[in-house]
Amino acid sequence: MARLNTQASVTETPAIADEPSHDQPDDTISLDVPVQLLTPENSRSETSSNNEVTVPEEKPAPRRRSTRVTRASLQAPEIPEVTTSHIEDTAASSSQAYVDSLVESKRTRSSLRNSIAVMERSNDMAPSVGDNMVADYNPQIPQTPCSNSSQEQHMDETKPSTQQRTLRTRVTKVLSEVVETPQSETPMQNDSQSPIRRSTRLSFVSKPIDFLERTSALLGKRSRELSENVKEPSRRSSLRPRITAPKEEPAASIPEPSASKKRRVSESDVSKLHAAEDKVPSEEPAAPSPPPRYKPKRWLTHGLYTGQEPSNSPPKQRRSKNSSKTTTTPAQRRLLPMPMFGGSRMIENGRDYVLPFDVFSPLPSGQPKPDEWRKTNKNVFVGDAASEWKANKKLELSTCMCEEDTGCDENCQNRYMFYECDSGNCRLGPECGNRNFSELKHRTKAGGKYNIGVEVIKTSDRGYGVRSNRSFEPNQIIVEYTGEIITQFECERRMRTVYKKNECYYLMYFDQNMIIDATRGSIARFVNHSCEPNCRMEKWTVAGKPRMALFAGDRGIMTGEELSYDYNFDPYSLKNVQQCRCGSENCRGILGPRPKDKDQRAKVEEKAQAEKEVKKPAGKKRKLADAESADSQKGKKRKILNAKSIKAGVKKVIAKATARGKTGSKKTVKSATTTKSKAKKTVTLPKVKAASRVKATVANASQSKGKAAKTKVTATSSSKGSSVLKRPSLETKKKILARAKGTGRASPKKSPANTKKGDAKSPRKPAGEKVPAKSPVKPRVPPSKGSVKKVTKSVVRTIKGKSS
Ligand SMILES: C[S@@+](CC[C@H](N)C(=O)[O-])C[C@H]1O[C@@H](n2cnc3c(N)ncnc32)[C@H](O)[C@@H]1O
Repeated sequence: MARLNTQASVTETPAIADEPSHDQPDDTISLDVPVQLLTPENSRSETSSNNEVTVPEEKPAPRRRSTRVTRASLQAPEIPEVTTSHIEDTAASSSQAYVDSLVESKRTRSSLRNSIAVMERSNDMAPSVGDNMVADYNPQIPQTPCSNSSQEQHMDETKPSTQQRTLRTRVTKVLSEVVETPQSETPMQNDSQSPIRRSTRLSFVSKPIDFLERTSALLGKRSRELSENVKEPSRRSSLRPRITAPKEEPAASIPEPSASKKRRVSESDVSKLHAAEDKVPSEEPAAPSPPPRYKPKRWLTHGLYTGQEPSNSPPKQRRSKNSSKTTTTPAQRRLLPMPMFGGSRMIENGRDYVLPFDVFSPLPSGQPKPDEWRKTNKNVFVGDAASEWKANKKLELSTCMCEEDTGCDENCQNRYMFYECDSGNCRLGPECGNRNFSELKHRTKAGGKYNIGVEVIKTSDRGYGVRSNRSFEPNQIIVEYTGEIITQFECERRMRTVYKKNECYYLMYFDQNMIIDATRGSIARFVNHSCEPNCRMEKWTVAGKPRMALFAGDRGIMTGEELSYDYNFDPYSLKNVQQCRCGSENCRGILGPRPKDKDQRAKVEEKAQAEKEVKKPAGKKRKLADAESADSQKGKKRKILNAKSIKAGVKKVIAKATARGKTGSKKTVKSATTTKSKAKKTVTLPKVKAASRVKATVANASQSKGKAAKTKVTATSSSKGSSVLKRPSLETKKKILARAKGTGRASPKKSPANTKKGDAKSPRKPAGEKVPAKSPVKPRVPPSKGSVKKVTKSVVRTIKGKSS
């Protein structure tokens, strides 16, 4: 509904009186809002009225023009000079008459006829300003757009009558608005019972009121004085609010409104309307017109470069909580760097800029999925494993001593021991940088390709593999290796029965002589071997329980890279030697370590060559070759060590290891010949080996500096494709050991049998668990439980004895 903002007009009136009207066309335009929005219907009448406004007699009322009046039209040359005094005089005289008549009509509560009579009278009295409209008013002429347009055609001939009609149209329009507005807000508006009856008489009644208001607006101060004297409703700044005041309006007195049609208005209605107007205090200050409700313009605070602060560091996630780093370096961005920053990083660090995985996908989606893969993302104890686990569970405790300013960096004792920090063993909280599994948990929970970060792919010659869907920082945790935790006995049983025809095994040493069988397990089981891997497998103790996970190597992982780690595979038997197809420059040729013995190496190479020829006949695909190879091996079942032979071998080895450990010479013990199988088996006995290592370490720590240094050098030089995690410096190690000795803490109690062969950087790295038994051969069979227990115990005792 359009508003009649009389107040605005009044305010502007002096300007009009002082200056020619064409000087302020814009003001006039902007303040005059008496009409409805332009519709196809009313636009025509609007046009006609606009044209008519240019008539000289209309000059004093430029504010009635709609916003569509142009400056040019206002400056039309035919407009005669009309002095402001003339305007005022004429307007005053006519409005005076109107005021009088209206007052009279109000006093007497005159009827509709009175109103009409007043109009006629005023018309006679004030012929010059918009007054002809009343004199010439002919209610017989329908005010339709058509009639208006037809009037336009004869405008030149019938100027006075046209003016009148125009003004009359306006008055009618305004009056209809005036009358309809309050109705729409009265309680009666929803009264569907009362039929809508409209009458054109309403406009006749309201005309004087409206005209008076207009006159008041035109005359400004003078009009106000007049109206004050007579207490006219012409002071109203707006028609709407007063008329809509529902308090005086009996619900039944006002008929239902109609948007399109006029309604019948009774005399009483009109008089009530006037009464309502009168009740409004006449001295009420005109409310300032409300500011236009534009939406405040908002300027973007974020732009293309937001969050792209140049930085040389790769984007980090939770691991960046390392306080020593966070305090010194600026906050890391979370988004990929802009190409220019990526460029600088590439120049400085030699690392390529990589697009997000969903932009650049090196392999098309829809990779063939492995058929028989039952997935589980948690370790599940099967059979006797759980009870055995509990029975043998060692109390493994470690508390880090890290300070907030350093955070749990590479010198963190927990990290060194492969213990994950948590609220129980670390006081740093989120500043701690040693919570890999916790980070992984969050990522897994968040879900999505990026957070999970890995997917299965089909390789050309190694079966399935795993590739990254995102980049990983160096040493960042990638995926956990989970599966069924089974006992040694169960493992053998499965090998003999369920997996006897399998080519791939997903078995890996875990902890306490247990084995993870990832046949039902996580995606990590598909990670292939490489002699130059980009990842490594590590066992950590998390909340007192061992867990294994794949970590990014030193170089980090780029999007789309195939993940691999060194199986450090023990073929167990020559016939189980598998040819390696990792394709790296330093490929050893077989899965597993290169045999040191020359003869054995020659045999292995021969075997690998033979396998190559059998498995890759010209023109034949690997699958077929594999099948053939499998056929050729039918009947030649792998020999699985029985308990007796294992025991015998283990006894031998333990005896050797104990002897060597005492002398402090060799730390690794290998090779056990089984009685039943004539083939020479290479049995790695990690626990025995680890025992020697721990012993040696303790011995070294307690000895002179030079010796310790020597140990370190030896260890470093013997590391091969090993852990990338920076391990504590020699001094830190000594400190830790000294602390352990001094306080008798349980922290270094982690099973010494877990130390990994060749992983000199991390002397406590569990060797047995790190070497996957996943292969088409039997898993490495550790010594029988009793023997291992004995060994472990003796080792622990040795440590304690030394330290005390
Ligand atoms: C744990 S599975 C890895 C997933 C396996 N590719 C699959 O399709 O399920 C280990 C087996 O993958 C194959 N493999 C892994 N790495 C290999 C490599 N570098 N060269 C040849 N074969 C490999 C071997 O058959 C091995 O026994």
